[in-house]
Amino acid sequence: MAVAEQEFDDVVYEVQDAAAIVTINRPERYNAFRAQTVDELITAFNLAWSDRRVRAVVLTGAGEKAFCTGGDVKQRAETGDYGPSELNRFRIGELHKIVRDIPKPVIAAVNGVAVGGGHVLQVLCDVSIAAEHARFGQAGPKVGSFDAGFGSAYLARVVGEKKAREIWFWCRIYSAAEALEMKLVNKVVPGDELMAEAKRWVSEVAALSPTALRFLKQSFNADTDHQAGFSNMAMTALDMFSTSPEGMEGANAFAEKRAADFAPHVHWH
Ligand SMILES: CC(C)(COP(=O)(O)OP(=O)(O)OC[C@H]1O[C@@H](n2cnc3c(N)ncnc32)[C@H](O)[C@@H]1OP(=O)(O)O)[C@@H](O)C(=O)NCCC(=O)NCCSC(=O)c1cc(O)c2ccccc2c1O
Repeated sequence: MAVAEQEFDDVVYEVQDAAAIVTINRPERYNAFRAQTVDELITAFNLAWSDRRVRAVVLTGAGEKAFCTGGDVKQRAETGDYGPSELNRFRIGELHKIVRDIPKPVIAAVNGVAVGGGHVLQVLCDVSIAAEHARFGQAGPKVGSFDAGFGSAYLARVVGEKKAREIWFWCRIYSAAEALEMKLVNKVVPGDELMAEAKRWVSEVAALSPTALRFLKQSFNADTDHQAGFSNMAMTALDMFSTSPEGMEGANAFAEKRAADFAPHVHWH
């Protein structure tokens, strides 16, 4: 069954041969996502799931600067949330789930900076191919946010506990070469070869048994599916934390291009 291709505002969805190419298209915000972007990404992944032509999905960002920089912090500073959405919900947890559950390989083609929730997306893809100039890291604690679901627990499965804690606690930015060394990505290629390389991976996988691949993906996932429970709790916590004075200080500081002052919020019990 061929599924109709669809027009979106924040996402470009195309089917080329066996590949569904899903491009986050907000280059002026370094491909940061707002609630509408997340809705559209979920619809795009559903289209790719149902389309028998599609044997693998390539997730990438528009332009050469950014893959995705996570939540749109300027939107958050303005309205305290990630803006309007189809169902009046910010469905990032559902996006994480469909990237994992779609029974076809998902390839991140990391064409630039992958930071914050954008980095979590590349981590959740089955494999990642990076441009030489791509950069990687988590940013939540800088801007009053965190992903205590797949973003932390699954990252630790990929790079190990020590490295995952370093990545989250220090919010450093890593080069593509460092990402390859810590097994955060599968391959690094020159920027102008990235999409051709990703498409090559799709055409190779398209020759294999789709049912075998489906079972294998579900088998890999089964080992970490319990992390979806943490993810649900983390998203509830984030709903509350991101609008707190501490959370908003992070978002406002980013929008105002100043260092955040979290000192008034040191209070543990
Ligand atoms: C990514 C950077 C390290 C790049 O730095 P660089 O110096 O190369 O570029 P600039 O900083 O000059 O950025 C260029 C241009 O893009 C704008 N921009 C960049 N990122 C964002 C963003 N995330 N939102 C909005 N706009 C962005 C930037 O302002 C510049 O615009 P100008 O008009 O000034 O030219 C660096 O940009 C950076 O650190 N970006 C912020 C990264 C970040 O904090 N991301 C959000 C983390 S929180 C998050 O992702 C998140 C995820 C979830 O799943 C959630 C779930 C539930 C609730 C909350 C969640 C959540 O907060």
